Amino acid sequence: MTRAVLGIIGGSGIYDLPGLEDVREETIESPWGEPSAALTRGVIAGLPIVFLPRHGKGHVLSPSDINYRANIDVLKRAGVTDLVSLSACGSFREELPPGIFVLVDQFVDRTYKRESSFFGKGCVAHVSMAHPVSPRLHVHLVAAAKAERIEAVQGGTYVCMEGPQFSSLAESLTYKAQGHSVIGMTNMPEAKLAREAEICYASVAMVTDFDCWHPDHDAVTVQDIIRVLNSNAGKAKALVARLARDFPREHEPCPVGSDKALDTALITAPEARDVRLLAKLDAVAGRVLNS
Ligand SMILES: CSC[C@H]1O[C@H](OP(=O)(O)O)[C@H](O)[C@@H]1O
Ligand SMILES: Nc1ncnc2[nH]cnc12
Repeated sequence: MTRAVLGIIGGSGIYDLPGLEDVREETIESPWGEPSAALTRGVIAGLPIVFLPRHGKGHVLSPSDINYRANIDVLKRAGVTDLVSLSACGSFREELPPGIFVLVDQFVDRTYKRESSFFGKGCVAHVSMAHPVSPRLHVHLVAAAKAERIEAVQGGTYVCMEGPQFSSLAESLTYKAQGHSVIGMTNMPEAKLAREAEICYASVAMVTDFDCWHPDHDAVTVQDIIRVLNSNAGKAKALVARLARDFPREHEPCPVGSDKALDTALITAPEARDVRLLAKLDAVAGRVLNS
């Protein structure tokens, strides 16, 4: 039996998590470098919660500057079993207007300037990303949104662009024509790294704008986004509080194997593995490397 620990990564506009009891800050060192901030630990209705603002306090980190590996590593060290990302995003669909939450189930990774794996020279691993979102976490988010009367759509594809500039009209029209739902700049490689760390992951993509494809809406501006962000953030916090109250206290085995992703992933022969890399993998891959 594994005790469930719920991790929350706050995106743009979400730099704290009110409603936690027994709150304390915890700084955890990572061999992967500096995480975005100290972790905030607390409890909601007895469930341990760990919160991390991905852009740092005061939003000082751009999407390309976030150390996603350090963030996931410290969350793993903090015992997080299930991780929810709260993210602002643009929409490619008329029926997904600003204010709506999309409980995405797929990602397209268009990033190119980020470290996207814990593994590499001296310890190679290939995890499956066929189903990047943990279905149990998704189901709990659907139920929490329903209970809080938050308008949330089940399923959708999140395109992760490098940024920090927003898309050109040609890019926006291309992603729309490809049938994708929303666009943001942060869920990759976060989702990939969570999978490598055997943490169940789900993302709440909170629509702030129509990107730039929409004939009735001008180009995206941060000012416009912030106006929607603030009301989205209030709903997101209510969603998390409900999710936590109703969340199983024991970690539920993941139907798509997120929590056992490394069972079938390592390919480097044990005698050929690099001991320095193995030392850095102590938290992320300790379960399989030490067995
Ligand atoms: C402030 S709008 C652009 C910014 O917002 C999103 O961040 P997050 O996913 O952390 O909410 C988007 O990905 C960009 O980083
Ligand atoms: N239109 C957009 N493109 C990329 N990231 C976003 N975050 C919020 N809106 C966005």
